[in-house]
Amino acid sequence: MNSSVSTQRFLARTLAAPESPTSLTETLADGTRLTLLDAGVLRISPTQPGSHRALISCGVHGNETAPMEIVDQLVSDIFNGQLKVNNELMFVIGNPPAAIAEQRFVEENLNRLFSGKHRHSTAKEAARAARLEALTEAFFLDGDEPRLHYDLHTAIRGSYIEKFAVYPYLHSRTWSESQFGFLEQAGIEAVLLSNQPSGTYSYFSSHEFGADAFTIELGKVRKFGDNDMRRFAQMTESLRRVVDGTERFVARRQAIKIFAVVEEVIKRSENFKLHIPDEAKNFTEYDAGALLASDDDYEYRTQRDGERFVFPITNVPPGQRAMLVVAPVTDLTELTEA
Ligand SMILES: O=C(O)CCC(=O)N[C@@H](CCC(=O)O)C(=O)O
Ligand SMILES: [Zn+2]
Repeated sequence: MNSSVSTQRFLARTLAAPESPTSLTETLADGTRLTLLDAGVLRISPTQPGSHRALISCGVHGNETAPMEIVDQLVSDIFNGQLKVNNELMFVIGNPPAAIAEQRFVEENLNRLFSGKHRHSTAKEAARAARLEALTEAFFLDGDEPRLHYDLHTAIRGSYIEKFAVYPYLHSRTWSESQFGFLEQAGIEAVLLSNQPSGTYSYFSSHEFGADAFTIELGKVRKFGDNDMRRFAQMTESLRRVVDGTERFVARRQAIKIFAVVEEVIKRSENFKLHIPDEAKNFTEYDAGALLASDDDYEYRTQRDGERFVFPITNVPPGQRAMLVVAPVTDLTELTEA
């Protein structure tokens, strides 16, 4: 493929050459430099450093198309001069071969292979996870601006809360009120506070580089061309402000709901069962005592009224996440003092 980056849309170019490690550089009229570092990895550098260094990723799951269409439009607007770049950026389309196959993944869930977990896998996605880790490290270590990572996803099931974010486990760090504010004005209705490390891309950026990093769920999985992009206008506008440096990151107005992850349900064996209806939506609420999941020597019953499930999935290998259970948090100090 010898066309320059600007002569083909980022997404089309990536899907046309999903595994070709390419390195192309192009400079826009205002001096902004664009470098294609690998299939689906585009670094964009303004002539002057900005207020933040932002990684915006999508397509970590190949069937989650709306986030890829959002990123494709952002990159296209940058190329054609409709969106000025004032922050150091890297755009990532995570799993191009899976996007071409219109599957969540080809051999293994890419979003469980970060933070070195790829070393224990021989799947195609393992090499991609290692490559994305290396490119992400180079990106974040190449400057000292505050680091951001928004990893854009869509969810398999319908949801009583359509747009929500997963806040990776922070260990000893505290949650950012200004990031709650950013997510709130971007149309995100809830944040799930993770309670343990994970192999996700957002946890990797958060834990390894101290980035304000989130997995952001924007709606439901749909095929390319079936997304109503008006539903993503608020998030798209917020990302445009991250790109052009006009985002102000102010504290939330308390509209965004906060949930704590109280249980990460792990599939232990092929006898694992979810005791929820196939069509039940994310954030379905239960009273205490409800049986949600069972396995050989395990069962999860809700511990208190108001618990809800998120991301239920049975067709995962033993040892992987099969569901999150969350509980509403009214006062964050409840958690910090716990
Ligand atoms: O809808 C589902 O079941 C999964 C949607 C999805 O891909 N969610 C992410 C969440 C990652 C995180 O917990 O930060 C995933 O499962 O990888
Ligand atoms: Zn996903």
